[in-house]
Amino acid sequence: MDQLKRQAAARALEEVRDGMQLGLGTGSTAKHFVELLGERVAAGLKVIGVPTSEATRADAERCGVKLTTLDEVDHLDITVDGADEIDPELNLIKGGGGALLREKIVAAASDRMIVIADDSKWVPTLGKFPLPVEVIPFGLGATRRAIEKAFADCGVSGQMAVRKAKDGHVFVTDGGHWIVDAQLGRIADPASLAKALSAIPGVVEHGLFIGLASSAVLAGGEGIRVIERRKP
Ligand SMILES: O=C(CO)[C@H](O)[C@H](O)COP(=O)(O)O
Repeated sequence: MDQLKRQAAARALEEVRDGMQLGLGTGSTAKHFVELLGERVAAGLKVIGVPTSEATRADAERCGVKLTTLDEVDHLDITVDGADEIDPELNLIKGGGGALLREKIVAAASDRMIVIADDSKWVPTLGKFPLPVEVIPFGLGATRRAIEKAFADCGVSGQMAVRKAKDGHVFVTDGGHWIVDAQLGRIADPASLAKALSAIPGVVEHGLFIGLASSAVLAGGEGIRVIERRKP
């Protein structure tokens, strides 16, 4: 599996040109991309990156990739990031690693978002992977009730749980927020659900990435598939 992730990362790296400003994703697949990018930088490639998490910042620094912020550059050429699920419209569930907020800000500031994954992430319909919803701890009871109503309005339901870290304490995101993971099973209309969740005051962001990915690079036993998003 790890080999497939690295292959997908290597294929995405072929899109990177000298002088580009890059968004650097988070997770085990994105980490391969950062490492391979670091090798190209050591060989003379000139790029600058915006990391989507403190973990990726540390990886990029270790690999010698120069970093900047979205305050210092006015756009990014390409963001390369992983995903937890990818559907045929290239809608995504992201946030398994807890970095969905910065990932979405960075992807939205990019001309192109290339999603890299092993092909187990390819699904006919989103929802089997628990949907992460990043929330403000204050007023969580009210926010949870509003999320449940949004689910019901969009025809989905399922158990919700506040994410815990490995040490048993509540997982806190890089932005200081919490994550509620929702086991929905099947999300028939992810665009409507995304809109409904975005309208809830205590929700900072959610893991549905609608219309952001330009292409997906999927590595599987039979090779690499590159899928471009259909124009609306
Ligand atoms: O969204 C993410 C982090 O917030 C990751 O991209 C997603 O969880 C996939 O991770 P991995 O490449 O380790 O499977």
